[in-house]
Amino acid sequence: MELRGLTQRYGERVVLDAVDLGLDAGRVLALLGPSGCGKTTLLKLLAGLARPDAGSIRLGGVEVAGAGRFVPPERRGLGMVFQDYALWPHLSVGGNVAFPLQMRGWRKADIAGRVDEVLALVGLAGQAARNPASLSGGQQQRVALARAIAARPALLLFDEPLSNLDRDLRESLCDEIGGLLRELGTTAVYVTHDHEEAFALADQVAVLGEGGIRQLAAPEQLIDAPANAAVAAFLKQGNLLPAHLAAGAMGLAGDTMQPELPFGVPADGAGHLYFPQSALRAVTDGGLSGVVRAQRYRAGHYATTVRLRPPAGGELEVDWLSARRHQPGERVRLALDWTRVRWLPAA
Ligand SMILES: Nc1ncnc2c1ncn2[C@@H]1O[C@H](COP(=O)(O)OP(=O)(O)OP(=O)(O)O)[C@@H](O)[C@H]1O
Repeated sequence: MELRGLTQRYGERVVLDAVDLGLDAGRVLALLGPSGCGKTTLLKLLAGLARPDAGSIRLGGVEVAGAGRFVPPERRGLGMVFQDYALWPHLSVGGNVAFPLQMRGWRKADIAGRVDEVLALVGLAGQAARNPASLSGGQQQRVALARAIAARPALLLFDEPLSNLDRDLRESLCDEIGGLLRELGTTAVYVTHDHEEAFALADQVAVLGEGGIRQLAAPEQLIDAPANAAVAAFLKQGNLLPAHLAAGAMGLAGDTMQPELPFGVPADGAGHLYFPQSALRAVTDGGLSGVVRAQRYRAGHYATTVRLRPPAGGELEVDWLSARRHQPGERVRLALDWTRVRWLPAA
C-alpha cells in the first residue's frame, strides 16, 4: 500500500493534508489518533468509499485512486470489518460469509468449502445455519471477520471493530485477530482510538493529528521514543514534564537543576522531559518535591500520582511506582534516573 500526497477536505477544513504513507505486504498498520483526526476518512479513501481531493493510492502496485483514476471498492480486492458488524440480517451466518464469494463468481462447491474453512478459523465451526441476530456481539464480529477474509483479500480494513464489545471480550478478540492476521499473512490497516489495541495488533502504528502523520513507528519505538511532546501526550505511556534549558541549567517543575543529561544537550529553550514511571524513586533530599494525590495497588507496587509544584501555577503531575502505601496529601521527593530521560521538542 502506498499513499502519496493524499489530501481530503470537507469545505474549508483540510482533514488529510498531503499524507505520504507506505505499508509492506503482510504487515499490519494501526491508525491511531484522537476523535476527528481523519482515521475513518483515510480508511474510506483506501476502501474507495470516497475520492481524494488530491494525491494517489496504490495497492499491490496498482493505482486505485489518483489524477483522473478511480477504481471502485468492489474492484480493489479488499475485505472490511466495521464497528457495527454490518451483517445482513436476512442471511444466515453462512449466507453472510458466502456473499462476497458469490459476488466474485466463485463456484458453489468451492463456496461451501471456503465458508466452513473461514468459520472454523474464527472459532465458529458448525454455526453456518444460524441467524446472525441469535449470536452475541463478539460472535457477530467473528462472522464479519470471516466474511472479510473469505475471498482472500490482498488488504483488510478494520474500522474500530472492537469498540462495541466489553473489555474482556475486546482483549481476547484483539489477540485472536492479531493471531489470525499473522497466520494468514494478510496486509491490514486497523483504525482504533485504543492505544492498547494498536500496540497489541500492529507492526507499525501511525499516530494521526493536525492533518497528517505525527509519527509512524513500531509500538516499542512509539512508547520508548515518541517523536515529540504532542505524540507523548496523546499516548500517555510515560511522564511528560515541561522543562526549560538556559546555559546548562534546567528549570523543571519549580526547581532549577544541573542534570547530567544522557542526550546531547539541545539548544537553550523550552521542551519536555519524557521518562517512564519506573525512572522515579523516592529520596529524602533533593529531587522533585510533590504531594501524593492518588494511589492504586497493582501487583507488586503502588501506582501513585504525584502533584508537583508547577512554576507558573496550573497542574503538573507525574506517575510513579512506589513500593509502599502513601496517604493522599503526603509530601514526597522524587529523584529522576537521568539515564532514562529523553528530551522532546514541543510539537
Ligand atoms: N462527509 C463529511 N462531511 C463533512 N465533514 C466530515 C465528513 N466526514 C468527516 N468529516 C469531518 O472530518 C473530520 C475527520 O473525520 P473522521 O471521521 O475521519 O475522524 P476520525 O479520526 O475517524 O474520528 P472518530 O475517532 O471520532 O471516528 C471530522 O472533523 C469530521 O467531522
